[in-house]
Amino acid sequence: MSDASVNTASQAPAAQTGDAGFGDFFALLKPRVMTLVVFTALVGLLAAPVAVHPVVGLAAILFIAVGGGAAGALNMWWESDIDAVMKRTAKRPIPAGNVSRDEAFGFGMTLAVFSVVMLWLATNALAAAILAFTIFFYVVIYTIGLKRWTPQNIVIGGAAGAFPPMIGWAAATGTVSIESVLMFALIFMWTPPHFWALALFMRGDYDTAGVPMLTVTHGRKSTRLHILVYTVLLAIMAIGAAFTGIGGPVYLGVALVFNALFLRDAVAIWRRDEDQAEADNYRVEKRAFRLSLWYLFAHFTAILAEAALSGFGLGGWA
Ligand code: HEM
Ligand SMILES: CC(C)=CCC/C(C)=C/CC/C(C)=C/COP(=O)(O)OP(=O)(O)O
Repeated sequence: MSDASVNTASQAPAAQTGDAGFGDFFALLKPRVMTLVVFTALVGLLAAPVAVHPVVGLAAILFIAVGGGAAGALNMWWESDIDAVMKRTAKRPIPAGNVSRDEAFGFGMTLAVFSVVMLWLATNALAAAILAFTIFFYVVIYTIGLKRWTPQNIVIGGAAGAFPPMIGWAAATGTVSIESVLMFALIFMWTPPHFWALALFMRGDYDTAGVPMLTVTHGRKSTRLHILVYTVLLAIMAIGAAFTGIGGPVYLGVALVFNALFLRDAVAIWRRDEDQAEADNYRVEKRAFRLSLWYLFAHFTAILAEAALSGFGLGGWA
């Protein structure tokens, strides 16, 4: 933990067992972030070259969503101290005093075990094992291990968010293949620019909490360069994927448009200094963050479209 990092949950008002409502537990699942996680898992499942029965497919997506939510709850259990001092997160259920840390831990662990066991029963052991590993990776490796120690937290920890399409694909096929590795790589390369764009206009928060994000340890100028480098690497990968099993003409069109837009923003971010950014209230950085969400959504929609064009699901529904 860095020196400045807060180290207890004592800032959070203590919640009494039984105080929490449904909305508080729902919020522990990080539902907004999980929408995109679940969508990428769905694309992995549908694009796989094996027909999946609709009931099995829906069950698989539900259990992946529950597993993702469990990971979110366990992340909030561990991070209630830093959540309490950051403006963006101070109203989360634990720092708000609506849910106790013990309740969040019990809730998260129960859902984690439930989701893995149910995914196993509904599909296969490989999909369940990758889901279990993903939850472990996000909670233990990223949240508990890397986040408070190294500015590479996002680069390495981002792998957690990249697994869902691989879980979907494994649920359908029982295998890991080059296509699911490519989907993993797309999210893995996308995560750093997605996050650093946000960190540029939220730096104060991470400073306060003592979290060693790149903006805090290396400064904003260096973060701007990192965004550009990762966006260039991402563009090469994302456009290159058009010529693989997950690509095709529709995907290529989408990839060209969205990578051009993302690169334009990355170059603009790199060329700006802090005075310029402050003068327009981080307009370009905020636009790049919003664009990052559309970027990933568009690429996975295009992968789905290519699968549909080749007879739905290279496998699709049974
Ligand atoms: C280590 C990796 C990642 C980090 C550190 C990160 C960080 C963040 C942060 C701090 C926000 C701000 C909003 C909030 O508090 O909800 C956010 C928003 C968001 N992220 Fe990420 N993210 C990561 C990976 C991902 C992945 C893999 C996905 C989906 C595939 C994703 C999807 C989203 C979405 C959809 C939002 C918008 C949520 C909203 O509308 O409030 N993120 N991300
Ligand atoms: C299926 C499954 C288990 C999916 C998990 C997907 C996953 C790990 C997504 C990570 C995205 C995410 C919420 C990052 C937030 O980082 P943060 O925790 O540092 O952000 P915060 O400051 O908002 O807490």
